Amino acid sequence: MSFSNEPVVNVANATIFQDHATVLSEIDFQITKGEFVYLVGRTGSGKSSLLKTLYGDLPLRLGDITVVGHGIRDIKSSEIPFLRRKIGIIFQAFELFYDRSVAENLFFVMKATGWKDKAKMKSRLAEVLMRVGLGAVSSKMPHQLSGGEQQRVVIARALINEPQILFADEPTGNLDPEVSEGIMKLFLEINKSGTAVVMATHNHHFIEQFPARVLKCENGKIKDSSKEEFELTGIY
Ligand SMILES: Nc1ncnc2c1ncn2[C@@H]1O[C@H](COP(=O)(O)OP(=O)(O)OP(=O)(O)O)[C@@H](O)[C@H]1O
Repeated sequence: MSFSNEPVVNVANATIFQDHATVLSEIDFQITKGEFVYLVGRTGSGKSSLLKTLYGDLPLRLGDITVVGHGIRDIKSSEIPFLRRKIGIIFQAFELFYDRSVAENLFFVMKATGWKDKAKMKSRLAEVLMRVGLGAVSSKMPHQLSGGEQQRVVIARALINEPQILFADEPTGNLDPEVSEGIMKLFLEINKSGTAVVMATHNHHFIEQFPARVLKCENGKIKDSSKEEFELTGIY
């Protein structure tokens, strides 16, 4: 049972590992419903490793993490699809199927997450594409779309099951500045409607232009702008 005031993410004294190496240790933070959080830090500081742990791609061996009501420590592989249905994941590399149309890419995820009714699938497809500002692209192949449009398709795909939180790992890393800003604004819009967002980014302009809470990976720990002040310069 989940209650509306429960945090969407709760991290308690967790250590993040890659193989046997400790990447981040003694980390504690919570993310509440509808929050927007930037995740920053130098290359190799642990942003992706933390995100992977949160969405169940990297095992949590020390400490406790709960994401949308699922305990991540020792999570069974059979439980991971249920976790993934309540979250959205967006990477820098778009990771679409390039031999399938936009519609087929989205239907693939719907089928994998239990959608069966064709009419409902079609109307959800139209809804999520509209949500990300894409019109008549459903029959197009991904390569017929610009990089920004492809990333919008990926965001639409992540929105299919109305996730409580989006984890985005440098979602604008492959895009030029103008297109990146459009994608950033789309994340803010989605966030305004109540979906929490955690976005790993090297783009400090976003943080200046659209200030929000910042978690900074540094020297194996996490600093939290909601608890302490720290310099944002020199981290990119
Ligand atoms: N698959 C892996 N196996 C072993 N070590 C890894 C693996 N992926 C990352 N690492 C190591 O874990 C540490 C943290 O890397 P991570 O990718 O989480 O950093 P990051 O902050 O996301 O970096 P970037 O900004 O470049 O994406 C680094 O020392 C990296 O070399």
